[in-house]
Amino acid sequence: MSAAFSFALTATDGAARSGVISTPRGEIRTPAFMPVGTAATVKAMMPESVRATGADILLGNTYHLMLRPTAERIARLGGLHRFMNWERPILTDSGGFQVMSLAELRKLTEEGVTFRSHIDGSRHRLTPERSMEIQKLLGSDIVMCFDECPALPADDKRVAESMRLSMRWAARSKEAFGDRPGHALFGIQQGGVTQELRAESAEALRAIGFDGYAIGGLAVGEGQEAMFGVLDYAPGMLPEDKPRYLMGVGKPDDIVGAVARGVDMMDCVLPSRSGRTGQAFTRRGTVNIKNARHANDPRPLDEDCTCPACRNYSRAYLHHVFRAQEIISSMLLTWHNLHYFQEIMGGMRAAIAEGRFAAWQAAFHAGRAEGDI
Ligand SMILES: CCCSCc1cc(N)cc2c(=O)[nH]c(N)nc12
Repeated sequence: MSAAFSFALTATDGAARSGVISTPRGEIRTPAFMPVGTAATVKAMMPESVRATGADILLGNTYHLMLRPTAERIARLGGLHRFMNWERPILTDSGGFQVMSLAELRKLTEEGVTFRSHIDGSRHRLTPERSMEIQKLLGSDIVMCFDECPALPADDKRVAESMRLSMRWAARSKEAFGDRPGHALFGIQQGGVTQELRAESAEALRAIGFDGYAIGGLAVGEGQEAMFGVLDYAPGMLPEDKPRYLMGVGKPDDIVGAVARGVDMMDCVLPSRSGRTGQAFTRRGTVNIKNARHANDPRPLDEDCTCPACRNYSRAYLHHVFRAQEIISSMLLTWHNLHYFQEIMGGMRAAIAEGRFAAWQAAFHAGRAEGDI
């Protein structure tokens, strides 16, 4: 365990990088995929199962936890790690993104955002200072700056104004975060799909100085081609010696393409959310287990997968329990998807370390069908 927060790059292969983030609560191997535990749980998973998939870190959400059970209650009970029985690193998002996508009656000003809870309609306010306070109460190891992510479609003027507001909020976040050894504060680059705005945002964040840098404002409907277009230059605008975190991404091929372009960390609800809807990701493509063609199939989801779902259950069984809306359906498909996502990350870490990432990437794409299998 390290008393401080630090990042060590251990290998590069083209733009792809592998490394280790050291924190007082353990190490994070990069490139890393971070499961999302929105309301203090990775849905349908016990924490020990999340760890068994290979996850070194998981995510929490300021927005959801401030509304229920409140950050103050979690702090009184010993903090989020104790509360959810996960003693390894936790990264928490800052809440602004979720307010704009979930809350009602939102009002955005220079100060912050006021909104009504999507749960009970109660009124709340989030500012950079309040977001830092909440994430400190939660005990988060990696804290995200309070930012604004403009919804698409948005014209350049709106994107520029939003990015500059986020940069002012980043400075306030840094001021409010203070000096917290062993804890990290990450800035969030904004700027849409406009290179000049991305460059302006990166320069503003560098001038403030952060322990890590996120690429925000993507995975908001722009599509993979536009996202990769931004990732062809955005990671390189950020400090080379700090972790680069791409927020909200993504499907397996999104993740591989992002790592190929220099991203170190990613998160997405996709593997867990899709698991609950019956969609399994495999090295040969996706399996929609609710499809009737699986009703009599004795094979596992993926013959080459070592997860509990693939070792012990047939597609026929998974089809049955999904159709019957049995709770085990969500458990098994979520476990499989998170296991597969971590297997992709482990494969990329090894390939980068051994200088064979291009071959690994080609093999990854060669075996995959476009549609459902
Ligand atoms: C627990 C969820 C973390 S990622 C949420 C997210 C997802 C996406 N796609 C973009 C952003 C962004 O621009 N800013 C912030 N704070 N969060 C974002």
